[in-house]
Amino acid sequence: SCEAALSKHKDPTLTAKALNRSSFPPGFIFGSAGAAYQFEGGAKEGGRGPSIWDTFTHKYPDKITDRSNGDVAIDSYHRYKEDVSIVKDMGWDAYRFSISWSRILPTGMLSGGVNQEGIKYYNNLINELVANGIKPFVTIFHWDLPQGIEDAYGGFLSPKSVDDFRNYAEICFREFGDRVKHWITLNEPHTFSNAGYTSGVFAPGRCSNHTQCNGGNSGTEPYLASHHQLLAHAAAVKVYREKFLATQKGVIGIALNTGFSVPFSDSQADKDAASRAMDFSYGWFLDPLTRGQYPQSMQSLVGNRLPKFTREQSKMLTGSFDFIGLNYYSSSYAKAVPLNKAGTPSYATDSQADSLNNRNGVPIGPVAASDWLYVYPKGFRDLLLYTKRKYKNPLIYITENGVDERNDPKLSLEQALIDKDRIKYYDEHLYYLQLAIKDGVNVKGFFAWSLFDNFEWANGYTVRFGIYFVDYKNGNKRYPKQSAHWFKNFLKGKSHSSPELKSK
Ligand SMILES: OC[C@@H]1[C@@H](O)[C@H](O)[C@@H](O)c2nnnn21
Repeated sequence: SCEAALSKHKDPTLTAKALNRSSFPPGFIFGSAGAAYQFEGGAKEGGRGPSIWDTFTHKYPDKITDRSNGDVAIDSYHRYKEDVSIVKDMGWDAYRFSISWSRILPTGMLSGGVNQEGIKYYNNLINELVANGIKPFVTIFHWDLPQGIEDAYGGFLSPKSVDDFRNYAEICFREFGDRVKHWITLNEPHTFSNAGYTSGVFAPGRCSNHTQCNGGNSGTEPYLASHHQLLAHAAAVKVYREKFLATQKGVIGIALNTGFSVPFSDSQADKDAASRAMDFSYGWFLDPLTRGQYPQSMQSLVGNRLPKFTREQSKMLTGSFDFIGLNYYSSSYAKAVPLNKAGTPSYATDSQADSLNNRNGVPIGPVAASDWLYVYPKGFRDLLLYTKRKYKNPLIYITENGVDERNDPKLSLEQALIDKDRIKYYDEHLYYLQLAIKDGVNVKGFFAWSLFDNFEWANGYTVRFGIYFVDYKNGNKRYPKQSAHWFKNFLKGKSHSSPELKSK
């Protein structure tokens, strides 16, 4: 058995058994994921207004590795029927996608009018999914904030964003809620705040270093952006529960991301640093969602730069989810570092915990194409057990998990479809996921990121996360990689492992 084999090996991944759907509880949902700005294209079609990612990629092309953008992306705006047929053919139960806020409200605000062509596009996509027996999991906000909102009042830096997001979410519930029963308000508020306002490597590209960024303050703006995202999330959940739940009977949650922070050494200082690192990346959101307050470590280390919730807001936030979406890719070591009092305050250093990918020259795991993605499957189970213990075992959907390879133009199409490392990655992560479920973690679904290669934000098209290859040089034609065949067998309940895994 797996357990017996485990006892023999230090690293259980050496004995990761090839799994299949029957290794998971009955009714467990398997899906694949994407997002509007990364998939759709049609950036100026169908009445869509500009988002901050349209602005960011066109105004600062040097911030994107290959100076590319999502104007066309993989053209799902025109090819959604083909995409849905691929989802169906693979045997996924569900498909996670996001709605482009500026396709529904071109300026982001009700005052700018509702774009009926946008409503029509998403009705067509949702109807296509439902007609094929596939559950739509819909993300309302996946970073593509309408430029109109950014221009009007600085987007999520302002409390005005709360009302506009709630109004937008209410349109989504009213127009699509008869068929959409799984709602995700926000995708990764942590990444949006950190990459958008601490380092400035993502839209809207703000940070303290004004030679690299178009303004900003890495010590205050990340906290404001997260504060208003949390309030916007809670306002949307309140509207859903008050106006739509009784008739639509869906569930609503939020997708959070974090790695698991492994103490760099056995010292108490590094163990405490790992705990702070988890607070600053995960507790930043889960503490307000479960008890209406930011983590104590953040309150004491960030001080008056950390916004405060009113009593009313704390109440609205506490329990404002039916499930937690969790995006897991990678983990890192946490090492205690004393605060450099001379430095300008920044979210990046407030936790006094450095996040390191290797210890004494040994990486925590093999690195993928993205420089932040170190493969550490054990961290998946550790993070799930941490969540169970610390946050009272909430219902969880794994809303993203995946790995990338370089986009190597020298490869032939045939070579480009060979992705054994992705098969190994999924075999190992699904192995640890079913162990966590056996440990009693309340996980009900898993979404692979991503179904297709797509626009990977600041990396543009230079890395590929897809289970399906997209031939950017030939009309964005879709081709199944080896991992697509592996997953198809997995979903059909056949055990199928790539030869290397057996040879361990
Ligand atoms: O980087 C790969 C993917 C992105 O493409 C998704 O848009 C984002 O939700 C995410 N979070 N962590 N990893 N990812």
